[in-house]
Amino acid sequence: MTSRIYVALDTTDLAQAKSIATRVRHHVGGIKLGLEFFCAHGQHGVHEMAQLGLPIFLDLKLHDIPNTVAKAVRALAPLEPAILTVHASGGRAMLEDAKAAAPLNTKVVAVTMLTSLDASDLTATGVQGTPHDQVVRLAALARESGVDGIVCSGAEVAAAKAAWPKGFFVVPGVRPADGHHGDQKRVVTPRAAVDAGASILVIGRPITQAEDPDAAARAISGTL
Ligand SMILES: O=C(O)c1cc(=O)[nH]c(=O)n1[C@@H]1O[C@H](COP(=O)(O)O)[C@@H](O)[C@H]1O
Repeated sequence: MTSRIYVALDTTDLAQAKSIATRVRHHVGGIKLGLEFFCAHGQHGVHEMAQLGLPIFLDLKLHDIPNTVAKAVRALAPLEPAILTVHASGGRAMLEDAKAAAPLNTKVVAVTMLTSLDASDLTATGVQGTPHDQVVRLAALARESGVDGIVCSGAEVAAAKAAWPKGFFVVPGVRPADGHHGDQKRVVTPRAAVDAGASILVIGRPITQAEDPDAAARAISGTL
């Protein structure tokens, strides 16, 4: 079975991104390129990485008025990413228009509440309720708007999936039991995320910052 792990290559160094992807390729199902990589290397960099033959998850977390997001998605269409992110809080029209503008084979997934935030951060942004409430609310909005799934933490994925059995659930903020959390606040282990219903896991630093990224990816795969 294809690995559920997408390795997050958060670097501005193209050679390093290629080197890590090449080393871990047999233990991951795809590679995730995000803002750091894309701001440095743009579409050219994505093309270069696509040559490795792994599915590409383009994580740009688009969030703007519907017209702007739809046009940005259309501008990205030649890259034909397997997965593309937008922010759920952009609202229903933005989500509908992003999905309509995306290539047929691209899964558009809506980021609900960043895994770097906790309950007090949510309150500070003026949102009522718990992280769980917020994720379930935004998951319903995403489902109604016709996108393919959501991004949430492993703590909410079971509830979100219960309400949307056919949804595609991306879980970042994943750490091995003894892993360093860094800036992530809503964290679960890879195994717990899969058991709770994650379709794929996004894992960056536990693999990319390891002394031996290949061994780290293999060890995490072994727990799934
Ligand atoms: O959309 C994402 O991928 C994402 C959403 C989220 O809520 N939290 C989150 O950490 N991410 C991304 O997942 C990756 C996590 O990286 P590590 O914390 O190094 O494993 C980063 O590339 C983040 O941009």
